[in-house]
Amino acid sequence: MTTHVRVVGTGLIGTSLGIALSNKGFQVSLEDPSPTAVRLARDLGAGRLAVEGDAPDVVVVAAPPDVASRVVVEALREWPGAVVTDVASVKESILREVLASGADASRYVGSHPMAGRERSGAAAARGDLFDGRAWVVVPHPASSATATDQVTHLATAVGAAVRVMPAHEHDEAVAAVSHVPQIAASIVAAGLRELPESAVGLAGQGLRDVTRIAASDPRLWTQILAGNAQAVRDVLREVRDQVAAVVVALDGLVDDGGEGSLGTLSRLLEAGNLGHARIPGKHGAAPAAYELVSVVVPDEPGALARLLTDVGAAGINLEDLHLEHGLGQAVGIAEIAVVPASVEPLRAELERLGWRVHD
Ligand SMILES: NC(=O)C1=CN([C@@H]2O[C@H](COP(=O)(O)OP(=O)(O)OC[C@H]3O[C@@H](n4cnc5c(N)ncnc54)[C@H](O)[C@@H]3O)[C@@H](O)[C@H]2O)C=CC1
Ligand SMILES: O=C(O)C(=O)Cc1ccc(O)cc1
Repeated sequence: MTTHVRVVGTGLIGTSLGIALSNKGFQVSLEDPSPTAVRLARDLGAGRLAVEGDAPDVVVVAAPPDVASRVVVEALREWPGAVVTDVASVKESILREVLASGADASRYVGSHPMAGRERSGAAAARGDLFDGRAWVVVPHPASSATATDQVTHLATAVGAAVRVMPAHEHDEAVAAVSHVPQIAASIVAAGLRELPESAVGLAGQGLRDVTRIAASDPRLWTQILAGNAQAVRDVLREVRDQVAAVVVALDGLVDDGGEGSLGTLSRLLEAGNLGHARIPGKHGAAPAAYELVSVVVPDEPGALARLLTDVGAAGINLEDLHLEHGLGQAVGIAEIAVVPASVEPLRAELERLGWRVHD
């Protein structure tokens, strides 16, 4: 029998999920207080509009965090036979409110796809958003095994890798891997506001990498941070202590030659290398150890295509590609990621063909 999934809240996540589930043959019905949002989701292939008398097997609440528990409770009461989950970025406060409501919480299991974008709304939805990403499933002592299984089934169907953990453990983990990174990106980006154009114009890929998520929706993120205040505060205190230690080291260099300062800086940067190396690849794979070959690409039609053809003709597998291109510059730098064994053969072949290659 086809599983009927009701998506309540058809923004970025709800619409992406609707598209992904529809592609997998689920029956998806859509609901949102915004008539425009729900029609756009329908038009993007996320499912059909909800109708009176629908009896979903599973309800996914993809509404903003501050209304999620209320919408979950309403769904538990409206559909006494349905499993209900939500996808909000915080879990413990929502679970607490659902339990306190007196609704049948045995059919509620929280969840959180660790996939998203820095844009909101149905228009930004992608059917492949969850592919290869972690999806946390958050049962609680009173939830049924059936509810956990149903939610796991949905997440797996859209290509995600399920991790089961209790709400408090989830909230502590995402404080470190998602919520504090958002604050860090916002702080760095906020510092750019008053910079002269001549300085902002020098921005390279590093700044773009560090600040991409600073473009995220402030209303959503205010709710996320408020919903996980304690865990975020604890991680941020650690960050504050680290920043303070760096400032002391730099004070030392500025004021008195700074004995020990270089050691402090170097230890921080090495610790960063170690932490960075732990970030898993897609599908939870071990971090890929690729090396970069940087090639100067003239700003002329077809130059990048020619480079990619030359890489392919050299028989070398291109694992990733970044193009660095400052405004008004006559050349860009293509950073080609390859396995370490391919670095030297690629460099030699590209140089033979006349490309300028850098470390
Ligand atoms: N944006 C992201 O990258 C991620 C977001 N999440 C979580 O997913 C949930 C949705 O986030 P987005 O899709 O990014 O937000 P969004 O702003 O794109 O969409 C939210 C949708 O919920 C609707 N909505 C508002 N009040 C509602 C209510 N009372 N009942 C039903 N729907 C209501 C809005 O009209 C809107 O269409 C949030 O709880 C967020 O924490 C989870 C993972 C990633
Ligand atoms: O844009 C990105 O890279 C994200 O990591 C988005 C994101 C935002 C909120 C979440 O709860 C989970 C993921």
